[in-house]
Formats: sequence, C-alpha cells, structure tokens
Amino acid sequence: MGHKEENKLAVALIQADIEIGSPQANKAHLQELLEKAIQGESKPDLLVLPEMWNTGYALEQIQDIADPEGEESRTWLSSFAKKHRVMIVGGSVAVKKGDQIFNTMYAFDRNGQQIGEYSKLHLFRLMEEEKHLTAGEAVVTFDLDGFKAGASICYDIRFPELARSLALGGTKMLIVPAEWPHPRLHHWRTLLMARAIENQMYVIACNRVGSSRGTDFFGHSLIIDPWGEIVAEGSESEEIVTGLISPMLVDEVRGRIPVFADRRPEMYMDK
Ligand SMILES: O=C(O)CCC(=O)C(=O)O
Repeated sequence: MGHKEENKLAVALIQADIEIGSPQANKAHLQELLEKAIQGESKPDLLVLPEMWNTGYALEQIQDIADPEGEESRTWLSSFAKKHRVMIVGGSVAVKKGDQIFNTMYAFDRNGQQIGEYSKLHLFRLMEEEKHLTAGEAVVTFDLDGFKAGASICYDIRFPELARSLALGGTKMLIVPAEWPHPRLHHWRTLLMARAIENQMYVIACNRVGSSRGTDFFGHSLIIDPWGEIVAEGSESEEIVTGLISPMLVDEVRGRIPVFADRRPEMYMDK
C-alpha cells in the first residue's frame, strides 16, 4: 500500500487564518499554504485543513456563498492531491445541496480520488448552527494508505459516542478540523486528549487561527498519539504543524491495555 519507511506517515496540519465570507480569498490563501507545506524538507503524506475554510462562520450569508454541491472545493482539492501525490482531508466546507447547507469534509487519496465525504453530525447551538445548517446523517471512515481514519468536525469531539463508535469500527486515527475559539482552550486540549487515550487512537486536529467578529481562534492544532502523548502542537499564529505518526502503535497500545476486550456493553445505560 505504499507505506513509508517504518510505516510512518508524515502529517501536515494547515493551521490557517480564514477570512469570513470570502471563499475565493480563502482558497487562494490556502493554495499558498498547501504549496508551502509540500515544499518542506520531508514531503507530507497527509495534509489536513481547518473547518469551514471557504466561508468561515458567515452563517447569515451562507445560502449565497456556500459551494454548490462542493464542486469547486472538490475539484481544487482533488487536483492538488493528484498533482502532488499527497492525501488530503480537506477540513470542511460549507456546501449547498438544494436549499440545505451542510458542513462537509471531503477526503482524497494520492490519485485525487475522493475517498470520503462526512457532514458534521452535531450542530453547535452556541453559534446557532442548527438554524442555518443541516446535520449529517452518517458516521464516516476512509482509508489513508491502508489505515482506517474516522471523521469528526469540531463540536463533534464533545460526543465521546462518535469517537468510540469509530474506534469500535476499526478506526486508528480520528481527524478533526475545527474553528474552536477562546476561551475554551482547556476543553479543546482535554477533549482531544481524552478521545485519544480512551480510544487508543491517533487524534489529528487542525484548528484555525485569527479573529472574526470578536471571536478569537487559538490554533493549538494537535497530533496526539494513542498513548496520549503530544506528537506536535501548534502555536496561536498561522503555521504548518507537522508530525510523524505510526498507526502500528495503535495495535501496540491496544494490546498493552486491552480496553476494548474489557468493555461491558451489556451494562451500559445507552440503549
Ligand atoms: O464546542 C465548542 O466549544 C466549540 C465548537 C465549535 O466552535 C464548532 O463546532 O464550530
């Protein structure tokens, strides 16, 4: 399956600033950052973008500026992936389908083939997402160079059920694009850490930076290994956060503390 030496994958998180309500400016800016990411010393295998990078949280204009069927975003991401033989999890984009708007992640393999589409399951009421967006209806995984990855967007990480069901389905890495703001840095780091430790999987989380309409986004993109160790963490400024992951470590950690074998699903009050 073309695994790199020692089965490691080089991951680059595009911790970008996003201009609210300006899809074209954002695409042009991200193009520059993606070019920069692949020119680094070791070329990444996987690029990850932040949440809603096309529009930001311009919810009152979203009907006018969301990408119809995700067509433009998908064409762009797919051709970048193919040209540079790199996998991309394209953060998420505001997508218009009929008169509904979704917050949707698209994933591409090294041939530019789309291998995943996931729309945010849990809409964030604090920002009135539910008034403007339609929730996704599916839990989604895709294959990244032979390793199963699971999709999750921002607020989704507050729902351990989603990450757990992905882990039970064989996911080895949880990919989390976000626009997570101050003052909830503590929640962001702790929830991501918990999802990694309890599910014994990698958590790969790309948050935006910058400010929009009085909200400050803190970056702190994170790559956390299945033992809960931080492989890489971003600052609060725009940057490309890189780290090497070794999905084989997931099996090792799961073998060491056999949490999945020790579960008592028949006892849990979630029926
Ligand atoms: O849950 C949070 O605190 C932040 C979530 C969020 O900003 C989002 O889902 O867009």
